[in-house]
Formats: sequence, structure tokens, C-alpha cells
Amino acid sequence: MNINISNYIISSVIFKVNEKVFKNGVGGMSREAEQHRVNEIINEINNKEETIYKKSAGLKDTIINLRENFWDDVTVNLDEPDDVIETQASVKQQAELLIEREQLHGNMDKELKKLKKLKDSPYFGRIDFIENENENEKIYIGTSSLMDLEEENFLIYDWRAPISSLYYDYAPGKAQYETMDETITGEISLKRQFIIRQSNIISMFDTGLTIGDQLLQQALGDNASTTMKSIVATIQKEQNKIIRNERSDLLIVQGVAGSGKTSAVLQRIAYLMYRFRKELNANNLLLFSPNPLFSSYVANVLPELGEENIQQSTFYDFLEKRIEKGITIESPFSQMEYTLTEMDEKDYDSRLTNMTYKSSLDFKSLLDEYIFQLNYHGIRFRNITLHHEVLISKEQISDYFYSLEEISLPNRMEAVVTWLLHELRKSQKQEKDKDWVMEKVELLDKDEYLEAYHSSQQKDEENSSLEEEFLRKEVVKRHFAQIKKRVKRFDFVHVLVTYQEMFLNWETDQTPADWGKIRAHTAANLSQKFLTWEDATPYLYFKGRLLGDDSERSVRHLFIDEAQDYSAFQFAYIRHIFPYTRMTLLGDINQAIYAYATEDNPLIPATLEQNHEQITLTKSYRSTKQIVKFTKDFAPGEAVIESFERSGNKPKLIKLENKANRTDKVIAEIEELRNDGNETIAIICKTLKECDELYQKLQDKIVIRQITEQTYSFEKGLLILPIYLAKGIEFDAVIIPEVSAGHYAKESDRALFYTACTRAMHGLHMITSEEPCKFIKEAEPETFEVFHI
Ligand SMILES: Nc1ncnc2c1ncn2[C@@H]1O[C@H](COP(=O)(O)OP(=O)(O)OP(=O)(O)O)[C@@H](O)[C@H]1O
Repeated sequence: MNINISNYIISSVIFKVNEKVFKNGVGGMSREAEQHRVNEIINEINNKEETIYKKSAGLKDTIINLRENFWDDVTVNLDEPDDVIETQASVKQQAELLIEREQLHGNMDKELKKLKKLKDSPYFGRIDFIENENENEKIYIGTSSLMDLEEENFLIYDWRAPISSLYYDYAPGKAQYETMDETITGEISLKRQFIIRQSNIISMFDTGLTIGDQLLQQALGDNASTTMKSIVATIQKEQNKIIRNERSDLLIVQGVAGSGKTSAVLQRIAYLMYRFRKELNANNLLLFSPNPLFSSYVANVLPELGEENIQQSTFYDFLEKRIEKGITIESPFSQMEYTLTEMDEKDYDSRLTNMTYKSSLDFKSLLDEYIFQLNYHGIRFRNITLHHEVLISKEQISDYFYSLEEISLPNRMEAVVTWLLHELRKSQKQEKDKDWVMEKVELLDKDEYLEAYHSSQQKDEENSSLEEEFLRKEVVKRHFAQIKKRVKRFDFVHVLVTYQEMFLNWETDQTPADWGKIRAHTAANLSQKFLTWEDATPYLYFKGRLLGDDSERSVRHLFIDEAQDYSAFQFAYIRHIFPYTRMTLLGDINQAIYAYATEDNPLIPATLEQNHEQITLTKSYRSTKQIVKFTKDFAPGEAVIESFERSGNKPKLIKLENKANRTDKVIAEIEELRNDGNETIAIICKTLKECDELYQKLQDKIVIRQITEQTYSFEKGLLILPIYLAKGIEFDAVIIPEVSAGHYAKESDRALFYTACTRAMHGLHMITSEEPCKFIKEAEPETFEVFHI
């Protein structure tokens, strides 16, 4: 959490209010006594640092020494086989010693970093807990744990320790927490919060019901930052349930805009890495994020919590890595832009039909049926050629494939690979004596010649006099190595054409009403080697069923943010590709901006299996009470939306008499919002096209940055971006430059408009020169102010 001057002043005021309480001794130690304890902790940290520095310096010398004299301490004797074995063992032992010391040094480095952080702010919470009849124990909670010098007592508990959950889950009174083996019950007699900076207590509060609204007030009152912050000091009870959930294989979180889903999932990752530190490392965890900007926005949280960043990818990047070279996938953003801007295009309706159908599980069933009949016929193969001559024809491959007994398609493909490699070895022998080989030998440059000559000599000493023979062999081998590599990659299967066949020639009675349109549309795109976003996942699913999937077995936990934007087919594919992975899905059905996403949405499963769990978050922490009140009336879903008690100005609707004044009015609004203290202001448009047009008009008049699909990070200041790229991110203030009824006209625009409005923390200004859209009209009139200009 960044503490700025205004915060500091607020904190001091709050402290003054609370000071009296503390002086009177309510809740145990006074502020002086608490500061005294902080000082003692800092002393302890200093001592620890000193000890580690000393050990670390000695260790560093040992490592340098070990590296420099590595071979001195190794007995090298290669005379007899036994001696060789002994030498190997000796080298191994020495290497292990070095690795162990290096690891120890690395751990010390980590420990020093942790201590440095603790020195600045050792803890943020305290609870006094009486376990049954035992004495009252003071438990201080911080970002990591600290033990005394004797390593006997905890001076600070890590926020993820079992006992720390008391702090998040209970008010003073009866309380309990789970350890690995039992439930511990007792009573909390005090719950206290601190803001400590540079080893000084800036403020402290004794709290009642929830984790002090005051501390949360302060955290939420900050300006938006360009990177997300950790929320460990103020995690709310419901969020804590998400963070510490260990039971569920599938945890589904439906949370309203700004309810802390992303925050909770990042703390959850840190929790899991701590709780299962022996079994999990950063590579076992994967987060699917909605856009590249979001990835950089959240990149700071885990390092801030002392954990390594985990693998992060957009679903688009994940798919792109699995697709063959030469095939292009449309990005979800282009798909969205198309949906929003190309209504007049002649194929628009077919495209929408295609999108809806390809996103559904009905299409997956149809695809499964098509795949099933490929067991008997229909897979398209490619000739295996060498210099345009067919070595093994596609018909031969097909005959061989379909002559195999009925094992699964991928297993048969493996058998074909073995057979092809065998056949290629035969061709390789015959090929050696052909004319082209000598031509290639003559074309070898000097280095290649020598390399080929030497490697032939090394491998075939007996015939070393037959130089030409060797060179021929070598040249053929090189050419065949390429072919074999392609065979092992299944290049002999024409996956795209086999998929296309489904739309060109396959006949079945299971097809949907609009199959004709869908067929034509898909086949045309596939012949351009272009996969629309809605076809990308089905195609990869198809490819996996044909050739075998590279299941992601190393990923033990998958986290999907903005899960409402995944289609039923995409989610089914994810389950298919991560068969053994635990999943956490987070999203908000109100923000389902993709047209297909509401049907069979993974966030609202028809049934929950036994080890699945669903948690709902209803309180919005991002936006002021005024913004939440305004937006909740037109939110698409039925979900309860509560606001956190934080005040600001009412959203503003500016009605322009003259449309030509829009650019100047946008600039005036920016100025006004800046004067109110907003640092990061986003102009959020419905589409990229709208952004482009407005950006052209603004860029000469004001410093502004346009965010596109390719933007990977952002700085404070003025930004312009389309709604779909603002997902998951927040800004001090938002200006929506066009909110007319014509612009946000369709019911499907509701989620878009809601998403745009809910990006705002403190200020929301909307401009129109016509009738405002129906969503604004649905909001209670007293929730926003109207200005006629
Ligand atoms: N317990 C908390 N303590 C402090 N701040 C919090 C807490 N929970 C959420 N916030 C803050 O509220 C804001 C919204 O959180 P976050 O982005 O995680 O919400 P979200 O549910 O993912 O939102 P959306 O779905 O709208 O993208 C952030 O500024 C976050 O720091």
C-alpha cells in the first residue's frame, strides 16, 4: 500500500481520535507500549540481519573458494573402470557440496529481503487469543513470520499461518481455527490494527465487527495505481474463504464488480504457495488473464508478498502456442470489435450465428460425432515427399491407418509414425545412389563438407577411404532427418483440411437450423487458413482428439479470472486439457460482454459436483457508494450489489446542446476531474473505432495515451481505451464520451456499459448529445446529476 501525504494526514487524525482510547488502556497495551514492542522487534531484526550477514559473508568466501579450487578436492583417476566410477562419484560429491552452499546463500538472500521488508512494516494486526483455559496469547500478524533469536517463539505470524485466520474471520468473542489435525477453539479478547511505516506506528485501531473499516477506508481512499496492491491487511471474511479454500477441485467465485475477486485470487496463490511450499512451485500454477495489460497490472502483487510470480497467459496466447505455423487465429478483441462495428456487413448475421453455435456444447457434441466417424474413414493425409517426388503417398498412409485395428485415433497415429519411420529408413538407403545426392555433395560449402566428412568418418571408420560414399550417406541423412522430424510432428496429417471437410462434405441429421450458413462461413475462413476466435478452441480440441493432446499435467492449480467471458466450449476444452488440475474460476455474470457467454456459462453451472464449491461476493470495494448506487439499477443480473461506505461525488451526466462541442467538453471534464485529485483518468469508449476517432481529435490538445491490444503496461495519467481492454482494471475516474440511446442501444450493450461504469473508483462522468441510453434511464434519477451545456 502506498502511503501518500494526504493519507498520512488522515492517519494522524484517526490516530488522534483513537489515541484517547489507547491512553485509557482499553484493549491492552497503550500506543507507547506498542511502539516499544515495534522497537524491540526492529532490534531483533537488526540482530538477525547481522548474524545472517556474518554467516553469508563466510559462506560467500566458501563458495568462491569451492568454485576456484573445485578440481583440487576431486580425485581424478581414469586408469581403470573402477577409478572412473570413483572419479565420477568424487565430482558429483563436490558439485553437490557447491550446489548446497549456493542454495543456502540464496536462502539467506531471501531471508534478508524479508527482514528488510519487515523492518519497514513488521505487522499490521494483532489478536489476543485465549485458547481454552490457557493464558492470553498476543498474536501479531504480518506479511511474513519472524521468530526470536532462539527460534522458539513467534514474534510475528505470517498472515497465511492457520492461527492468522482468526484475524480475518472473527470479531472479538468466541472464535476457532483449523490446524492440520484439529480445530482449536477459544476467545479473542482484542483485535487491533496497525499502520506502521519506517518502523513507526502511524496509526492503530481496535476493531469490532469486521476488519476495521477505518483501515479499509484508508486503503480504498488511495488513488488508483498502475499496479495492483496486496490486500493482506484488510482481507474480508468472504474473501478469506476463497483464499484459504483447500477442499474444492473446482471453486467458482461470482463476485460483483470491484468485490476483490482478482485481489482474492492473487492472495490465494500466495496462500497456496505457502501452505504447500514443499509440493508446489511457481510452475505448477497458471493464471489465465483477460488481456496483456492486466497481466502487467497484477505482476507486482506476488513479489510484494515475497512469492515468485506464477505462469500467466491470456487464453489467446495459450491457444496460439498450440496451433500449427501458418494458421492465424483471430483475437477475441477483434471478434468483439467486429460484433460491435460491422453490423452493416452482409455476413454479419451468419457470423453471429456461427459465434453462438461454435461456443456451445451442442457444437462439441456434433464435433464428437464427426470425430467418431473418422475412426472408419475421412482423415486427410499428406504425401511425404522429397524434392517434389512422393516417397510415401497419402493413399498409402490412409490405407495403413485404416488397416490398423480399432484403437484410439491418437494411438493409431503413433503406430503410423513408427511405420513411416521404418519405411523412410528403407527409402533413405535407396536414395543414396541417386544423382541429386552428388549434386548436393558438390554444393556443400567448405565447412559443411568438413563437418559431413568428419562425422561420416567418426561413425564409420572401417570404410573411411570411401569418401564419396560417406558424403552421399551424410547428405541423404540430413535430408531425411528433416522429413523424420516432420513425421514425428504429425505433419503427414492434414488436420485443417480434415476439419474443413466437416463443413464441406459431411452429412449428418444432427445439424442445427442454420447449418448451411455456418458451413459456408467456416469453410471460407478455413481455406484462408484463418480461424475465427469462435473456431480456435473447437479446432484445437479437434486436433487433440485426432493426434493426442499435450495434457498440461504439470499445472496443479489453474486460476481463471474474468471467467464469465469463456464460452461453454472453451471451458469444456480447458477441463479436457487440464484433466488433473484444480481450478478457481472468478467472474461476474454482470460483466459478460461477449454475446455468447451467458449460455451455459462456466460461472453458473447447472449442477455442482460434490467437490465443487461456489462463493458469492456482493460488496463492491472499488467504487464510491454513489457510483455503486447508480450502476446497480441497470446491472444485467439479479445479483445483490452492496456498496462500501465510501463517499464521493454523484456520477455526472452532461447533455450537450451541440454535438460539435464534444471534444472541448471532454477536455473540460478531464480538467475538472484532475482538480478533484484524480490522477489516472480513463476515457472509455465502446469500441476501438470510437477510441481512434476521439484520440485523433484529442491528441493535439492534451497529453493522452491510447491503449490497444498490444499495450503491455500503463502509467498514471490520461488514457483512452475500449471497454473490452479495460476489463479487470480500475481508474481514479472514468469518462464515457458517448452514452446516447443510439450508441448503447441493444440489450447486449448492457454488460458493456455496466463494465465501463464500474471501472471508476472515485469519479464517473458521461457525455451525450442525444437522449441518454436506456440503462441510464433505469437508474434512480437521484443517483446522478444532470448538466445541460
Ligand atoms: N479486502 C480488501 N482490502 C482492500 N482493498 C480491497 C479489498 N478487496 C478489494 N479491494 C480493492 O478493491 C478494488 C477492486 O478489487 P478487484 O480488482 O480485485 O475486484 P474484482 O472483483 O476483480 O473487480 P472486477 O470484476 O470489476 O474487475 C481494488 O482496488 C482492490 O485493491
